[in-house]
Amino acid sequence: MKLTILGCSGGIGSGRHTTCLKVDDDVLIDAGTGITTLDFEQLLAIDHVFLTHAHLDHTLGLPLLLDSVGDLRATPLTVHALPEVLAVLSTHLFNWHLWPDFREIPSAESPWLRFAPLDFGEALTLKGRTFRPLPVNHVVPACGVHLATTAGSLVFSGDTTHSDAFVAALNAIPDLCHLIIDTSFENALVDIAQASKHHWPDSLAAELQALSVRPELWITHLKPGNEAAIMNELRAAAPNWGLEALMQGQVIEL
Ligand SMILES: Nc1ncnc2c1ncn2[C@@H]1O[C@@H]2COP(=O)(O)O[C@H]2[C@H]1O
Repeated sequence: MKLTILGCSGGIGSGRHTTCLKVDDDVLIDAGTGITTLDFEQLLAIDHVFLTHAHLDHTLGLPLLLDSVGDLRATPLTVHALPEVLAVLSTHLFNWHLWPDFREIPSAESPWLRFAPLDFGEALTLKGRTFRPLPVNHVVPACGVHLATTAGSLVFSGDTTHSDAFVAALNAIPDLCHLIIDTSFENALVDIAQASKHHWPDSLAAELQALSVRPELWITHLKPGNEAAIMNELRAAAPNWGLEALMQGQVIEL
């Protein structure tokens, strides 16, 4: 399994892209502005999109992707997400007002887009890669993703702040090789981190103390301009972890 980081920033500007991770050639986890780094052939190869939550910085590429390649696809693009997330997309995005409902285009019988609810406790296996939603703690319904392969596991937290349930889920994955986890704000911005339910360095450091597994640790969703300060505070708060900032363009192989 090859995970390519198309975007992993908490914002945009000076080449930064928001969250979009590509699994091999055919699956995306989230569809933020990182999707715009793909060429047309690569866009056409995407058959599945797994969404962690409905926030725009994780979904705005989806309607554009469908409009760009929908007519060339032989099968519908399938969006996998929590039922609550799909309900938000139905009501607020693919509603004929903000964007056409591609679940009915060109016809409801043969559409370009299909929604596939995936709830907690369920798993989806696509060509030997298993995707499982994990509980997290964000301002809107959201999940992390456990990506399991025969070579080991990777977890992507999506957007989250402290969650006992997430820690328990991580500790139950003995073959966890990589953990990609949110730390969006520096410690001085604890108020906005709490209001928007993201980690800040001190909260992540506390969370790490409860981990009984020892994955490689990658920090994602750093807010633009604050990346170095957040990483410096994290390294000071969690000196026993060799944590690194996840980088756009990076490839993680399992
Ligand atoms: N009170 C708030 N609640 C949620 N998000 C907020 C708030 N104030 C500012 N924000 C910003 O809005 C952003 C929405 O997307 P993010 O969760 O990536 O990060 C959030 C914050 O940067």
